[in-house]
Amino acid sequence: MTRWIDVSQPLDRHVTTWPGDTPFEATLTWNKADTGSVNVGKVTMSLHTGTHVDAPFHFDDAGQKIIDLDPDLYIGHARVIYLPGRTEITAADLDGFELNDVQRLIIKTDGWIDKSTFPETIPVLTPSLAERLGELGISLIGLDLPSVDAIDSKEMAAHHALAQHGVHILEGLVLDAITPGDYHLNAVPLPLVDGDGSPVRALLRPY
Ligand SMILES: N[C@@H](CC(=O)c1ccccc1NC=O)C(=O)O
Ligand SMILES: [Zn+2]
Ligand SMILES: [Zn+2]
Repeated sequence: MTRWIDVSQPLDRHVTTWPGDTPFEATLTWNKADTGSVNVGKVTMSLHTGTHVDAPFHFDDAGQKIIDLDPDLYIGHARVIYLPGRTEITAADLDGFELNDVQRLIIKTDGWIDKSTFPETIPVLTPSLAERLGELGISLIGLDLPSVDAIDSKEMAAHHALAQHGVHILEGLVLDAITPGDYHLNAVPLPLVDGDGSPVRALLRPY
């Protein structure tokens, strides 16, 4: 019996995509009835679909690609904190939390509850938060949101500020069943050599 809690969005035709981006499609290239031997599937999808990590190359042509990222970023202790009802999440929102021994921080914002529709507005992370995370030595931020910037952002200020302070990004988590506290996280990306992002199976287990 697994103690892991799945905090990923299921990947099927219901998963939402960024406006205008490639829809998710999974089909069988061959099926067992025809081949007599095997079913063989294929998927078409944006790498920023559902629960996924961003590589710095997503917003910086000179940035690291998925294969360059240390898997340890996505495996190990993570703390979940709850910051609902915000339009922005700032450094001041972390006041009162003891985060000195935290390397991976997950923020449950409740800013995207109905995952069957893509949100029009979401809470955004401010550059001040990125700086604070860097000072705390946090190297991964995870969120229940499809982006750390506004949906209509072209500057991608939060993505850039996080990268500048050494903080990597995990987006699209499903945290409905998760209460704040300490967990083991496992959310390793695929070995995509040129990936600007990667879908992940994100799992949490009480620490
Ligand atoms: N920042 C979002 C994705 C994103 O910005 C995006 C994804 C697909 C197509 C366009 C996008 N942004 C365009 O300005 C993410 O990291 O998943
Ligand atoms: Zn992304
Ligand atoms: Zn992103």
